[in-house]
Amino acid sequence: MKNSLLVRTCRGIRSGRPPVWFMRQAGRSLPEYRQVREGMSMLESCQRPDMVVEITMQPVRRYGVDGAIFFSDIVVPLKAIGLDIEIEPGVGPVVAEPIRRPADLERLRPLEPDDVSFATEAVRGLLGELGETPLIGFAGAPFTLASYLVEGGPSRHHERTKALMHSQPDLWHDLLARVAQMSATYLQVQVAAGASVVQLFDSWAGALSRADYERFVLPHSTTVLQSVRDVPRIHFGVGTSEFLDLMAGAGADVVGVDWRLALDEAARRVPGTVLQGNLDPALLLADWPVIEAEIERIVTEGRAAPGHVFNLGHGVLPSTDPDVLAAVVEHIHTLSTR
Ligand SMILES: Cc1c2[nH]c(c1CCC(=O)O)Cc1[nH]c(c(CCC(=O)O)c1C)Cc1[nH]c(c(CCC(=O)O)c1C)Cc1[nH]c(c(C)c1CCC(=O)O)C2
Repeated sequence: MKNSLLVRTCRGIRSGRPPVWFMRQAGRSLPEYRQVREGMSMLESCQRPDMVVEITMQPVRRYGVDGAIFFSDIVVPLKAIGLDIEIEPGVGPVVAEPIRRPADLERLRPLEPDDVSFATEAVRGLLGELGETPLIGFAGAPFTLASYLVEGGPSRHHERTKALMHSQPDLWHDLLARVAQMSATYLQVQVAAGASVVQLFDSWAGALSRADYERFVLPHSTTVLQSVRDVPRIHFGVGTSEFLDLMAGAGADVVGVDWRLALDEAARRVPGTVLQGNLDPALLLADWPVIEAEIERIVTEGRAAPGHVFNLGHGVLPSTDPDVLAAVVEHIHTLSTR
C-alpha cells in the first residue's frame, strides 16, 4: 500500500490521474450505513471494531475509491479518556461540562494507546479486507477539538473559545498542548496498526484570523503533524485560504483546499505542496453536466500543484445521492485512459 496511487500522489509523484476519495464517504448518505447504525449511538459504533470495519468498507465496496477513511470521529480520544461527551444526531458533539477554568484541565489526562485498543483492533481487521486500497487514519486538530471543549458543543461564532485564547493565553496553550498530545497519540496508534496516510481535520480553524492562527494554533498543530513521520500527512481546514502556507509549513505533505479557492491559485500560495480538494459538496446536488464541468475544471487547475488528490472541499452532505458519487469516481477513473 506504500505504492498505492494515493500515497505516491501525496509524496508528489505524479500519475496519469488524481486519486479520489471523499471526506465523509461513510455516513448518512449511504442506506447501508443508516441500516447498520440503527439503534446504536455514534460513539458506541466507533468503539466497536466490527462496526468500524463494516462502515469503513461500505464506500470502498460501493465506489471503488482510491482511499478508505477510518470510521471514527474527532472526539473519540476525548471519550476514551473518560470525558462526558456524546454526539447528538443532527447537532454534533456535546460536552456535559465544558473546559473553561484552569481546574477543568485536570479532566484532560494524556491518552494512552491502551485507551483506544479498539482502534488498533479495527485497523488490523481492515487491513485484511482492504487489499490494495490504502487506509487513511485521522484525528481532530487542536483548535477544532478545543472549540467543542470550551463551547460545550457546536458553535457558529466560537466566541467563548476566542475570548479564552486572548484573555487566558496560558490556560489556552495548556489546553491545546493536552489536546495535541491526544491527537498525536491517536494518529500514532492508527499508523502503528497499519494506516498508510493520515489527515488532521481543523474544520473550524477558518474562524480565525491569520495572526491568531499563527500565534494560538499553529505551534500545537505542528506538534501533532511532526509526531507522525512514516506516512504522508494531510492538513485540512475550511475557510483557511488566508493561511494555507502556515498549514503547509506545520509539517504537512498535502494541504486541503475548500471550494472557495481555485487549486491553481492555492498552488501559487503553497509552492511545492501537494493539494487535496476541492469540489463544493453542495454541487453534488446539481445536474450532472454541471458536476462534470466542475470535475474537469478542478482536475485542470490541480495540475498547477506537484500532486492533486481529488476530494470535496468538505464532507459529503447527508442528502447526497450515492449514485452521483459513484459517477464522480467513475469519471475520475477514466481520466488516465484518455
Ligand atoms: C467537525 C468534525 C466532527 N467529526 C469529524 C469532524 C471533522 C470533519 C468535518 O469537518 O466534517 C470527523 C469525522 N467524523 C466522522 C468521520 C468518518 C469518516 C468519513 O469521513 O467517512 C470523520 C472524518 C464520522 C461521523 N461523525 C458524525 C457522523 C454522523 C452521525 C451519525 O451518523 O449518526 C459521522 C458519520 C457526527 C458528527 N461529528 C462531528 C459533527 C459535526 C457531526 C455531525 C453531527 C450531525 O449533524 O448529526 C464532529
